[in-house]
Amino acid sequence: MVVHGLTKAFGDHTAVANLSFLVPPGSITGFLGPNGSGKTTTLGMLLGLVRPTAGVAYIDGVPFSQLEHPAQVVGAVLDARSAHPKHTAATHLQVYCAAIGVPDTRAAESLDLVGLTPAARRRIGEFSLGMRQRLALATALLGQPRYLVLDEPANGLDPEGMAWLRDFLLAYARNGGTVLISSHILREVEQMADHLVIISNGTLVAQSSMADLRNAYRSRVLVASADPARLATALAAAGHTDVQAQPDGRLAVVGVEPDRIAELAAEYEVKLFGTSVEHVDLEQVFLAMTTGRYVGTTPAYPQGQQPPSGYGPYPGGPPQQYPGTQQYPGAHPGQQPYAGSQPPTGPGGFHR
Ligand SMILES: Nc1ncnc2c1ncn2[C@@H]1O[C@H](COP(=O)(O)OP(=O)(O)OP(=O)(O)O)[C@@H](O)[C@H]1O
Repeated sequence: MVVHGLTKAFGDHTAVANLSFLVPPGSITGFLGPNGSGKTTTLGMLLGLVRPTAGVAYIDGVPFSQLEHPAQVVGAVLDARSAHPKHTAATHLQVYCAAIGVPDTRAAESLDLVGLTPAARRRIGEFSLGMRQRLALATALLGQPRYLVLDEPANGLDPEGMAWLRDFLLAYARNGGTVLISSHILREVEQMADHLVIISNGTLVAQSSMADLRNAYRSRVLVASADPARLATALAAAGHTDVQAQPDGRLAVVGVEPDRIAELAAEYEVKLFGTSVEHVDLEQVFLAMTTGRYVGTTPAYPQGQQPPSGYGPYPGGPPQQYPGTQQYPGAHPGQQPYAGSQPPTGPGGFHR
């Protein structure tokens, strides 16, 4: 699936502006943005339900309207509440089987796939929102599509339902399927997505593989020592060059366990005052990206892409520039957003 220059204006309000992104085949791509950022409108344009003001969207190389058997190419879950409340789950699916030209037997098979067989004869009006989400997914699966487009499918799912959906989509992608799943909560897709497209105010903020994002925002260890320069040398000699001097004199070290740092410090006779591990909360990163309040450099951008102005990875505000801040060779070009710092460890624990 490819979206290029997609734009949608409703009167004088531009809901989606010149949006371009790619959903890698075989991936589960999380389509993230705050409420009202234009996700549903974009998915509507991708699925031929909303006419773009400008731009194009392709599924399997062609616009949706040119797919010969659309239900056998792409299944969509857009509004789980749209099913008729008086219909039973089985009847609902049989109606759709007829509409898309697949055998009736697909209804029972799809119900089984989503674990709804016991509710086949129950009226949809009695279903919980979670059951409706499963039914909507069963409907999307009738044509055995290679692509799934899901708009906030986690709404109404309890944690067990979420875990089930995650496992289902992972298996679907493992079998060669491609998934585009929208959410306004990164945590909902974090454990299944291998690719992310993040929008805010209808424009692209970032697209990246999950691995690159995680790599760009790894946990780090802050080390207070008597001789930071010597400790940096010790680390570099051991091949650890992702080291940055902090304004307060500590070293920020990425990719090395505190115990190993302590070993190297001992070897080089550098006295340690304490270490603390800072973990990155990716949800914070996402919020920082989409609120646009933070300014800074971004390691999350794939090469060749420029971050939009106002974007930056500093949830705590723009990075402070201290005179004399020293950058060690091989260190990261910028700091990263760290949340949930653990208390310093070791004798004489170091405080900012
Ligand atoms: N048919 C419409 N007419 C006018 N404005 C619309 C229409 N559909 C969407 N919008 C507006 O476009 C913007 C984007 O809405 P959209 O539903 O695409 O966002 P979203 O990211 O899916 O949000 P949510 O998570 O709340 O569903 C919003 O400001 C919305 O009010």
